[in-house]
This record gives sequence, structure tokens and C-alpha cells, in this order.
Amino acid sequence: MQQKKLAFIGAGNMSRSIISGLIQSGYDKTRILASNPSTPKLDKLKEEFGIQITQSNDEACQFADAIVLAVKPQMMGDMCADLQQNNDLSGKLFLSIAAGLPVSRLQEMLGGEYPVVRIMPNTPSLLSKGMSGMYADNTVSEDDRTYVDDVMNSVGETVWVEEEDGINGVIAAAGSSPAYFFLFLQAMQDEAINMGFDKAQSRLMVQQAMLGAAEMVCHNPDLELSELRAQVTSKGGTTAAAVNTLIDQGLSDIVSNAMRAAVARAEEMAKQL
Ligand SMILES: NC(=O)C1=CN([C@@H]2O[C@H](COP(=O)(O)OP(=O)(O)OC[C@H]3O[C@@H](n4cnc5c(N)ncnc54)[C@H](O)[C@@H]3O)[C@@H](O)[C@H]2O)C=CC1
Ligand SMILES: O=C(O)[C@@H]1CCC=N1
Repeated sequence: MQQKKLAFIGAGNMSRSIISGLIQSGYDKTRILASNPSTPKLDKLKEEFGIQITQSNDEACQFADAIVLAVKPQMMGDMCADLQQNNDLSGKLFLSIAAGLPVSRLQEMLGGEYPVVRIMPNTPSLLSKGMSGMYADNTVSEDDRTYVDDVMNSVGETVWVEEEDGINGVIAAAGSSPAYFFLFLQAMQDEAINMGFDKAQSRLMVQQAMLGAAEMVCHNPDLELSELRAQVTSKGGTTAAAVNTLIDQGLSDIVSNAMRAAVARAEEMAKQL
């Protein structure tokens, strides 16, 4: 992988996840810098990963060949306005991980048609188990696409979408979706506690079941998900009783409504920001 000087503007959850994965995969830590207005998260990043830190976005910009825009979408306008006012942005590659902000809007915020790759990652990148969807228009060179692909591949799997709208689908299916699984597990843990297990036992049971199920999915790419389910489900048995309850009570509709809500919110954010 090219070892561009890479700056993260905004040192929150998502930057931490990507930085952790990059360091684990051998990216030169002296070529990674994070900036944030306050120091606690920066200090932690420096201590944990040995990267460089600054409270100045301008310093980050001057350091970098490639800049990850990793602030909340609502902060992006003000942050980019300062960046373009104080710095020469030509020659820089931008990687935006913000939900709901199209490339054209980001270029407006940056004040020029700079190359911007939109990335929709997720927090399991922290453990190099991330899933990222990416979009670039023709302002981004093949070399830069390859670089971004390598960066995000170092923290998990990647897909490219042809149309920018596809990024909203990635948000629904992968960016936001770890939270759906956490919610599902939380409900299972709560019910196991109701059944008399202590919290630690309850968590162990549900997390190990989820991990095992995820590994089975990954190790059997040729088996349909419905077939994996059928293998657990004895006719007239306990799994059938549970699964039929989930189906009868509308799990599929709940899940598709939730994913559509994520897309709708991304579309709404694109109009508001
Ligand atoms: N958390 C997630 O699972 C995912 C988040 N994203 C996107 O990543 C971006 C960041 O999200 P999180 O890391 O979750 O948020 P976060 O709130 O954990 O991190 C944002 C960081 O930006 C800092 N910040 C605020 N204003 C700043 C400024 N002007 N200059 C520099 N730093 C500034 C904050 O102090 C904070 O540390 C968002 O745009 C979000 O849409 C994308 C995919 C997944
Ligand atoms: O909740 C959000 O808006 C961000 C984008 C995907 C995950 N977290």
C-alpha cells in the first residue's frame, strides 16, 4: 500500500476504528496524524497507536497528502470553510466518511473540485472486521482509488458503488447495521436475564451464539442463509417455535422499514446540510 501522509480531521469513534485497523496492518504510524479540538481522545490515540496528534486542523492539512473528513455531518460546513480559508488545498485527496453529504456538496464546502472519495465504513473496522462502501467520481484518479481501497481493505472488506445513491444503501446495510445487531443481542440478553441467568452468563450465551452464527455464514458462502437456518430448525421443535414467532410478528417488515428509515434519513440530511 502507498504510505501517503494521512490526516484524520475529527478524532472520534470512527477515526479511532480506522486508525486502529491501519496500525494493525502495518501502516507507518509516523505518517498518520489526527486532529481534534480537545485533547483527551488525541492523547489516547497517541498513547495507544503512537500516531501524531494536533489540535490544529490547519497543521493536519499542511501535513497531509490525503485528508479524512471525519467530523459529524453537521460540523462539516464550518470545518471545511476554515480549512479552505487557511490552506492551499490543491493536490490533496479527500476521504469523507460523513453520512448524507454528497461529493458535490463537499466540494462546495471545500471551495473547489478537489478529488473526494466518499466512504461509508462501520465501527468493526476497529477489529479489522469493517465493511466499507465507497464512491468516487471522475475527479479521483485510478491511483487514488487504489490507495483508498487499500486503506479501507486494511480494516475490513470493501465494495465500490457505481452511483452515489448507492452509498445510502451501504449506510442501511453496513454503516448503521452493527447497531441493529447490538439491539437484537440486547433484547436477547434481557430475556435471558428474565429467565434467571446473570448478566455475564446472558451476555456470554448471546454473543457466542452470534459469533458462531456469523462464522458459519462466512465459512459457507455457497449455502443460502435460509439453508443455514433450516439446519438449526427441527420440524416441530424449539427453533421452529421461536423463528415462527419472529416471522409471524413481522421481523422482515421491521428490518426493511428500519433500513428504509436509514436511507430516508441520509436523503433528508443531504437536503438539510
Ligand atoms: N460511528 C459510526 O458508526 C459511523 C460514523 N460515520 C461518520 O463518521 C463521522 C464521525 O462520526 P463519529 O466518529 O461516530 O463521531 P464522533 O462524535 O465520535 O467524532 C467526531 C469528532 O470530531 C471532533 N470535532 C468536532 N468539530 C471538529 C472540528 N471543527 N475539527 C476537528 N474535529 C472536530 C469531535 O470533537 C469528535 O471527537 C460522521 O460524519 C458520521 O456520519 C460513518 C460511518 C459509521
Ligand atoms: O448514525 C450515523 O449517522 C452514522 C452513519 C452510519 C453509522 N453512524
